[in-house]
Amino acid sequence: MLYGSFGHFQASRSGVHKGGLHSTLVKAGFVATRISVTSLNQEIVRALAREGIPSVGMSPFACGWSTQRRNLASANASQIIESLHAGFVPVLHGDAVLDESLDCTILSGDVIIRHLAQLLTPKYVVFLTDVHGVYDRPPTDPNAVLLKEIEVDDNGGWSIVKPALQGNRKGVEISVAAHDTTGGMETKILEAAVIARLGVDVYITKVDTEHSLRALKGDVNTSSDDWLGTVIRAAK
Ligand SMILES: Nc1ncnc2c1ncn2[C@@H]1O[C@H](COP(=O)(O)OP(=O)(O)OP(=O)(O)O)[C@@H](O)[C@H]1O
Ligand SMILES: C=C(C)CCOP(=O)(O)O
Repeated sequence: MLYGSFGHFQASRSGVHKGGLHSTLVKAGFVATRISVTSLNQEIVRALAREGIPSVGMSPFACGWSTQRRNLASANASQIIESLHAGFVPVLHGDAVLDESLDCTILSGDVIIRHLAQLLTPKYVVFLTDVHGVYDRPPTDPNAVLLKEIEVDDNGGWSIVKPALQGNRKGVEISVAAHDTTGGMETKILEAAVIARLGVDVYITKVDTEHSLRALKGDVNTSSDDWLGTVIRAAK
């Protein structure tokens, strides 16, 4: 899912992700956040319709989804599943939702896709973002190395399979933008690891590139060097 910064500025400015709906500022931020993300959702549905793809926009908040300390508490997917059976492509988005402890928070699209993967066990999952994949350090650093393959074990521990990194370069360092309310690339990797443990390969790659088209078709071969992206999969 790629929503860029849609919703994040509105949410972070008023602190919607931290809760506190009794405050007029948070309430207004909640509304502004939803206007932003639902507007983008409508644009995406319209763009897909122009290409002849019958998609339907679905908002987690409007579907009654809610959280408990930011973890999904109620997330009935029957409307999504029925829409798929009826031949529609459901398009969801990260949303401002009600939270049982905090009053309200921001539910990330990365958490939503993990929940749907747990329910539907797809062949693979693709995350499209604004960089080529997961790097060993923030890609703003010219020495950052793109990690092509990461394996996740049964305990959730993970190791970098490709490329082979030397000594003190074996970890991943992540930075998160100040306006980001859902944890940025860190959340993406954590949720991708949960999906990979289901036996579902996850591809993280850059939107609007040949690499994204190949990932969307499931045409990814990590042994060839011409695909740019990160594959996260379960250890064999
Ligand atoms: N180690 C890292 N590897 C890859 N990207 C990183 C790393 N550290 C920080 N980043 C930053 O993470 C950003 C992508 O994460 P982000 O959560 O913004 O993804 P998105 O899917 O594009 O946006 P959104 O989730 O808001 O729709 C990149 O712009 C990149 O600069
Ligand atoms: C409402 C917002 C800010 C959506 C956030 O969702 P994400 O960018 O997918 O983590």
